[in-house]
Amino acid sequence: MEVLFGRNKKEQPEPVRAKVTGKIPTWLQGTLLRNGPGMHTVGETRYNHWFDGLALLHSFTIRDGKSEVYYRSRYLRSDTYNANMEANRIVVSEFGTMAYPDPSKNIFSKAFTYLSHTIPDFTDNCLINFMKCGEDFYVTTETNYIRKINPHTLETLEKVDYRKYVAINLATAHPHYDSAGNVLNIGTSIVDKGKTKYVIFKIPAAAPANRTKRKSPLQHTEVLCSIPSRTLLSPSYYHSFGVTKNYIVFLEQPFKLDILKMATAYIRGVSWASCLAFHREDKTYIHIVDQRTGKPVSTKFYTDPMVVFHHINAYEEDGCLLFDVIAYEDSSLYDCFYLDNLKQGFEGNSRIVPVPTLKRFAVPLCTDKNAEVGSNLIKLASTTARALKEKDDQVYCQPELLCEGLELPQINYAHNGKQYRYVFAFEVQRSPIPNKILKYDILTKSFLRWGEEHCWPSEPVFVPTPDAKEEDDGILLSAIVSSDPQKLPFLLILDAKTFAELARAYVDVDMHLDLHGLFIPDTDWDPRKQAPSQEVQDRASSQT
Ligand SMILES: CC1=C(/C=C/C(C)=C/C=C/C(C)=C/C=O)C(C)(C)CCC1
Ligand SMILES: [Fe+2]
Repeated sequence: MEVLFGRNKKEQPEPVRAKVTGKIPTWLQGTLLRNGPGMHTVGETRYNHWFDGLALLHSFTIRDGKSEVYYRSRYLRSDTYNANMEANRIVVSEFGTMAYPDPSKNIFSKAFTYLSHTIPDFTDNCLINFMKCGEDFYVTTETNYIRKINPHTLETLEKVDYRKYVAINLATAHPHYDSAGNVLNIGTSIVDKGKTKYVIFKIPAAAPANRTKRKSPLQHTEVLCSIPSRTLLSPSYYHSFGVTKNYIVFLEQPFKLDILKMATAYIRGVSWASCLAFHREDKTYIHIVDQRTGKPVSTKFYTDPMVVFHHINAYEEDGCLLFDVIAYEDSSLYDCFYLDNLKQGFEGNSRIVPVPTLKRFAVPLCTDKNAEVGSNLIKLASTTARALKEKDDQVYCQPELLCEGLELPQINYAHNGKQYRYVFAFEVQRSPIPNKILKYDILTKSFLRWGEEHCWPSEPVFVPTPDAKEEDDGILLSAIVSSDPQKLPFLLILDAKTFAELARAYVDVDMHLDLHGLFIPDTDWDPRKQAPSQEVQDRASSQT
């Protein structure tokens, strides 16, 4: 456990060349970026939860079709990281750890510090994912902050506060992209002008050119739709959402943030995580937003209480919208990731890990006002999911259960929002950390698996072949960490169609287990097109 989770990892900012075995396809050229927690203690202090760890970015660069692979890793120099390092202890609160800037000397200054933190400034420890925004790359977490990075060197660039561009306090770490490369995301605006709402926003792929200053696309962020939260002081927590060509799917689930608890968390000495609660007596509301009009579909769709972290995909078929998610019966997944619980799991006293279930939901896009109460509005042959008409324009959605035991789903993103067949993911067995990569074929309900003893794979990322004809024409990339000290970590390259192993790139480094990643093909990244940092832009504009 210590090797995999607890121990702080050493960064490797200078590229190291990997030892490649097997044959890397010559077309595969680019960089796999991955993000996740790498440091869990600072000085004498330690974080409580695995999601609290300081962001450690790492990358595998596959070069020139010559089977050359270079690895590097670098801690994100977030304001959080810098403040912690300067104090030599944890001074910024994270998901599962409340921290205090100053272990105050006297009661009055302590009270003052508490009061000034009633509305907290959240962390910029962006440890979850990456976002491509025009020519720029950012790392993401779930607060109002993102950090620009140099995807080539992994250096930290400016801190961006979403609130400068759109009124949100939280945003997902899982943005979507449309075919033009515009970013779509959703955030929560908490008690702003007396209202709490979910805000769907769009960042254009490119900002209109300006002669004096190259503006960031973020400055052109537009709000597509705002959905009022059902309650002012307890908005839902969500980790991702779904999109189709014309619609957005947002689940207002009964896993909620208690804003009053959050406002007093600092004074009570409890973490943000303790302000989240699952309400098993509530429903899950399904919001469908028409991207063309920016308006939610008026029918009130709902389903049983559940907790979803990852949406897999969504698509339209014959007047219906179908969406696939990984659902849990409650919110206990996040509890498994307390470092003490992870430790116990590895020592064999594992609490039962909740079972993730792949569920397919179907909602009718136009509901027949004359349909009888109790009738099923889904007439598709492709699914057993049902949408049952109830009184008062309400529709109860009953999902089709596709399979169980997978998490961190990935698809061929060219099929995002469209009909699709394959899910690439982790296999989740009894331990919180799964040990196989799998491919699930939704059509035949069959699996392909890759696993090896002591090998802990990361989320598999799909890269299509340049001339791909079929959905699974491509390769999968996964960073593999070994719990056997004799075995080096490596980048695994699998044929996504057959799961045949194509190559490994071993690196003699201290690699961490991570969360999410992004592959940047060389054709997508031109260092000369990188936007200058805000500082350089500001200098340039002050000279004009
Ligand atoms: C700091 C902070 C938060 C952080 C949440 C995080 C960091 C969640 C990570 C989730 C992951 C990694 C899920 C994987 O499936 C909240 C709760 C939004 C509330 C406000 C402050
Ligand atoms: Fe995620």
